[in-house]
Amino acid sequence: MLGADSILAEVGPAGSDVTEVSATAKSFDKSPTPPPTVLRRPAPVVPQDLDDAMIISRRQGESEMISDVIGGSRPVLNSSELSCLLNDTFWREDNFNAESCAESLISALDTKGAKLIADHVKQRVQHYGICVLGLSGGRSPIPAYEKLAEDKDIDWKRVKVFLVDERYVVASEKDSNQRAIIEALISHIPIPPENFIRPNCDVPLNASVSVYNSQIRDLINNVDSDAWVTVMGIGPDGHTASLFPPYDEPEDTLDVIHTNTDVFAITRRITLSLHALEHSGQHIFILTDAGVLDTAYKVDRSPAVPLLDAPGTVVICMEKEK
Ligand SMILES: O=C(O)[C@H](O)[C@@H](O)[C@H](O)[C@H](O)COP(=O)(O)O
Repeated sequence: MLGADSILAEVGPAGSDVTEVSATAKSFDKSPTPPPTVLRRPAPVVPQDLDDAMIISRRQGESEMISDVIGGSRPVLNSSELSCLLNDTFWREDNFNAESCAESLISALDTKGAKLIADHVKQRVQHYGICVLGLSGGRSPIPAYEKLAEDKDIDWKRVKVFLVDERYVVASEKDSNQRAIIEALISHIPIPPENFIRPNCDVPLNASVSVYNSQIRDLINNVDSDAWVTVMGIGPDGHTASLFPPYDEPEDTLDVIHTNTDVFAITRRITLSLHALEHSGQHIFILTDAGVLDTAYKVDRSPAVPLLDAPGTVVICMEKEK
């Protein structure tokens, strides 16, 4: 059994925030472009409030309790992530509370995600007077958006928020990405309505794609890449945004396109194309299922890979460094 000291040595100082995950953030001075960043797996998550409970135990009973708790609150977590958690999760054998332990771990990830987004947005606003912030849907980033809404230091008048992709359902449906993002973030922040740019799914699909394409084109034409920050996710099949592998982008593709999937419930999607996503100078991936990283690199032509490999990309998820 490892002692608390050796565990701390392995994971960093007590009280540290979730360990910074990967790539170097792009600098804002105009120094030469840094070399392509090698994606590194994030180091273990060590929630601050568990620092005093770092006695390790790996009894099967506790594993199942954590699995139940995490599985209940965040169903995307899989067994690979769970085993990472168990390897890096510490508790007092006589006073173990699986629920608060799991919640702290998850909360640390969400806080880290929110802080990263907030820091990048503030930097852009400060340096460029504007930030274009792309937000993905899906489940993983939503709690980070909720925490982002609590940050009172962001000048939202200077931020243009757009949707990376949308499921083609009316905005009142539970599967709507814009509904989730409005509920988690937009309805809680002082952002002018015209600064929230998203597809209108109440009109025919082609019309929706066409209008959204013009809006995104307008942003691309008018706002420098360096002022863009885009939050991404990766699906269990290695897709990102609503670009599904194997993905080849035709050269003449527009900035916003319509895609189809037969893997997921909502089949019709509206999404930024890869080249439009590549316009963003900064990508932040928020993943609760670390296994999707492996999937993205293994599947044939995952559109996530060029963005993961882009200079400055940051990935946060609960996975130990290998
Ligand atoms: O509309 C969507 O579903 C997304 O924008 C999509 O690209 C998402 O980011 C991934 O599927 C990951 O989803 P989870 O966060 O739910 O794992």
